[in-house]
Parts: sequence; structure tokens; C-alpha cells
Amino acid sequence: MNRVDPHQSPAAVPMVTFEEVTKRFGGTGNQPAFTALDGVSMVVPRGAITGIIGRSGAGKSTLIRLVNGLEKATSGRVVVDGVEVGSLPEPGLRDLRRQVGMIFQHFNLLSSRTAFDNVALPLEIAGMDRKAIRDRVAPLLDLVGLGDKSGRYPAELSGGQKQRIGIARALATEPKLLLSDEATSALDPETTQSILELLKTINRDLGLTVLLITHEMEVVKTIASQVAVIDKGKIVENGRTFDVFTAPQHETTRSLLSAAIGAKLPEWISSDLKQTPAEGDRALVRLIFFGETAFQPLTARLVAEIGPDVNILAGAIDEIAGEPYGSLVVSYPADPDTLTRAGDFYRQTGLSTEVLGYGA
Ligand SMILES: Nc1ncnc2c1ncn2[C@@H]1O[C@H](COP(=O)(O)OP(=O)(O)OP(=O)(O)O)[C@@H](O)[C@H]1O
Repeated sequence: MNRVDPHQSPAAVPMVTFEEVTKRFGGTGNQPAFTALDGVSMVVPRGAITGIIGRSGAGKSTLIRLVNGLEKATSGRVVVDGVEVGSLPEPGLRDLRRQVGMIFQHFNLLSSRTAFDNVALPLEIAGMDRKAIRDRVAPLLDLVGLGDKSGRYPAELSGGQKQRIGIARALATEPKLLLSDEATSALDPETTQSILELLKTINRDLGLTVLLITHEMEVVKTIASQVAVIDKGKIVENGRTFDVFTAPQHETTRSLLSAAIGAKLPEWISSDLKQTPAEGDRALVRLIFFGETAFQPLTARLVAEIGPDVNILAGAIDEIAGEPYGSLVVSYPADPDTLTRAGDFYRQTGLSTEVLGYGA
């Protein structure tokens, strides 16, 4: 078993490290192998909330299942708190799973057990006595705001309440890492926000590291300080959530972002855009502003610097990981003079821009 250098400070040791991880399925008989993860390397920092976002089939579930040993990497290493998961024998895996809690999209509660008994289940399996179980479960139900629902069955609880029970159950064995597999995908937006708030509180108050997978940008930008974007089994971008989403480099990140940030162009405009301008065309440009520029009188300055013929086509101001972020789609004549003035203005102000295309 690989252990970390004992002289390294604990805070510096990542909670999870993926090193060149590849996972293939199948490949027996005539069936070719399917590569679900392809050379994934990334670090999940201790104490943070890290999001992995990607479209359906990108490999998110496979990645998270490697962390608690439900899948084994075909090659590469997955290291959790200094221990390589792939090298663990069965008793070691059981121990690991006690230290890694998990919550699920469909809650996975046992319908025949009350809220209390669902939370108690992992403790019963671990052989804890009834009194100790009571002392552990009651405060957990209070922590998730359901101290008064301990005798209720899952069928008597709302979706959000069921997920709260799922969270309490995941915390029962006092894990150091919480894995969240699309935990809010089955919930309405308001309930999603309340569950995300609860996860934030748990992360802050218990110092619990959270690794969540989601296809929803809203989830990542609300609570994750770190993010990795996964596409066809590869991590295509990775870093501080604010940095990744204010300067997206990859097409997948851009499309996830523009769908979420609200400054989406109407289809009738975006479908007609050309890559190069023709005589008389207008340039359509997305301006991304954050930090100080988010609060400057941007539209007045655009008109003053670029010229009076600037149109605003779409816009939104939002928050990413607690920091203000805005997006404005503008159009102006694509003649050389105007384009030069616009370029100068963007350079002076440090505005991040993306030319969406040209049209009449
Ligand atoms: N046990 C398996 N056998 C064969 N192929 C698999 C297996 N598990 C996953 N895959 C394939 O690997 C790819 C990644 O699947 P995975 O479930 O990790 O994606 P995902 O990003 O979590 O998608 P979703 O959001 O739809 O759950 C998919 O094409 C899937 O069909």
C-alpha cells in the first residue's frame, strides 16, 4: 500500500489524487473495449468543495466510483488520503467506505425504515451499540434540520427531506470525504438551493471535503470553489471555479456556461452567424466582466469608446463561487475603424471578450 510522506504537512496532502487514470469497460470476445476515462489527472484539495461537471456519458459516475473502490482503474492510480484505492484488499475497502460518505440522486433510502433507522443503518453494520447509535443519530437529524421527523418513513417525506436524511446517513460514520452523485438533480430549484446551503454549512462547520459530480452548472457555480470539466472521459479544464468560468478555454465549458449564465442569444440570431464579416455586417461579441469591472458603468463607456451604434442583445449578472460575474452580448458595425476602437477599449479595460460571429 502506498502512503504519503509522513513529513509532509497534512493540509498539503490532497484528499484525492487521480494520476493518469484510465478506465475501460468490456473488450471481451468480439466487443471492442470502451474507454470511459482516458488519462485523468487531477487533485481534490482537502477541506474544499470540488465539482466535476460534464454532459451525460462524460465519465463522471465512473470517476467518482473509483474513489470508493466500487470500480477499479484499468491503469493509473487513485489515492484517497494517502492510500491507493486500487491496492486495498477487501477489509481495507470496507474501512475506506466508512471514511467516504456518499449521497445519491434518488436518495437510496430504505422504505421500510424510519428516518432515524436509515441514518442508523451504517452504524448498525459497523456494530455500534444502540445507546451510542442514539447519541450519534439524534444530533445528525438536528444538523440536517429534521430532528422532528425521526419517526417518519421515506414515503412521508418530501424529496428535499429525503436528501437531508441521505446526507445525515452519509455523515453517520464521521467520514472525511463526502461524495455527491447528482444529489440535487431530482429536486426543484428552491429545494436544490436549500440542499446546497446545507452542504456548504457541513463543509464549513465540519471541515468535510466534498467531491460532487453534476451536469448542472448552477450547482457548481453556487458551491464549488474548485471545478474540473470532463468531456468524453478527459478532464478538459480544471482550477478555481471563478477562474475556469470567467475565462473558459474549452468549447464544453463555454456551452455549459452560456446555458447557465442567462445571457443566451435567441436561436434566430445565433443560427445565422457567420465566421467572417461581409460588407455592412455587424460583429456580435460576448463581454465577460467580473471583479471591479462588474460595477463600472459599462454600457455608457461602450457607447463613448466604440461609437453610438452599439446594441445590447442579451445580458445577465450573476455570482460564481460567491464572486460577481456578468455577461453582455453586444453588436456593433464590423468595419475596420469600429473593430479597432473596440479592440483598444477591451485591452485598456481588461474585459474578457469572445467574438460570437458576424451578421446583418
Ligand atoms: N459497467 C459498464 N460497462 C460498460 N460501459 C460502461 C459501464 N459503466 C459506464 N459505462 C460507459 O462509460 C461512459 C461513462 O459513463 P458514466 O456513467 O461514468 O457517465 P456520466 O458522466 O456519469 O453520465 P450520466 O450523467 O448520464 O450518469 C458511458 O458511455 C457509459 O455507457
